[in-house]
Amino acid sequence: MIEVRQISKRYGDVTAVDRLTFDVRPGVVTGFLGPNGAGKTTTMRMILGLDAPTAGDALVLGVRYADLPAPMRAVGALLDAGAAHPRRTARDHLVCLADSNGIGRRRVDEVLGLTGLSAVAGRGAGTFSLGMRQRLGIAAALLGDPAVLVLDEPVNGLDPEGILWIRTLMRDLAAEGRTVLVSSHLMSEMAVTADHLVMIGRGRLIADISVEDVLRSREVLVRTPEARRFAGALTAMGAAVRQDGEELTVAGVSAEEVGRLAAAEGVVLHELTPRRTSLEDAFMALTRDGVEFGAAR
Ligand SMILES: Nc1ncnc2c1ncn2[C@@H]1O[C@H](COP(=O)(O)OP(=O)(O)OP(=O)(O)O)[C@@H](O)[C@H]1O
Repeated sequence: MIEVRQISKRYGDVTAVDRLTFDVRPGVVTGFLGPNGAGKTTTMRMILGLDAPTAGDALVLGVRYADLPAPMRAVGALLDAGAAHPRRTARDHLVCLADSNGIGRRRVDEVLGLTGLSAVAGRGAGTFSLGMRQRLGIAAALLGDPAVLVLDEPVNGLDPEGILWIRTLMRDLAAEGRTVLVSSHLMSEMAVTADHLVMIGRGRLIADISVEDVLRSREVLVRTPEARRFAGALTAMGAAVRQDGEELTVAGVSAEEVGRLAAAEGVVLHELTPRRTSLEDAFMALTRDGVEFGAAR
């Protein structure tokens, strides 16, 4: 469990984080979503005791990070994938971390296996690709078998196979009852990775909402030659349906539910398109502002 309470961080006249309050619960993947510069890294650094808040508090397992008796066993973090010394081997990097945190060396081999690095454990971290460095960063985060994981943009720069691997790993870790907070600036990525979303913009909370609620609030556009029959089936399922010829606009159920119903009813679909919600539109607008600001600079 992570509890963030009215936390703020100011750098001179820049307010990076502005009175944020949210909880991160165990057993689910929580996506921490915001455009570049929204304050995600700053918030995570405050949760991990690396930056002091200007105001407010962040608690991990009920206490401030600094008051955790064995921090590495409580929280694992991936903040900067380039953190390993380039000439040190992957195994030596993990052994140093394990030794200085009172963790047995057997666990080093376990995390190398978990992250698929066993075969390259004797290579210098400096020769690693970005994807291998991310895996090594995650191996270090898992070393203490922590109850809480904080991962800053772990899919950045990864190929599709690497992205799928991290997604599955995060889901498995959450299914084991751990608390998993993962940041991203991509709504599309978080919609498939996370169960819950904490969305911020310019340091402020925009939404604290389940992914299921976001997906359910999307209208779904359906085209089918059997529009009238399918509209009846959708209405019986509890959806609100508007019909215009072969086109149906469906509200109150997810695109997946519409697809499943079509399969069950044997209805041919020519199109099945979820539309962006007002929340997604608001997020896109924020991202666009950020891009324009960046370009102007
Ligand atoms: N050490 C610092 N000194 C001054 N300003 C900072 C510092 N760290 C962060 N900021 C500013 O705080 C704001 C939030 O930055 P932060 O890195 O937390 O955002 P982010 O959401 O993680 O973005 P990104 O996805 O680009 O990493 C930005 O305007 C940034 O320039």
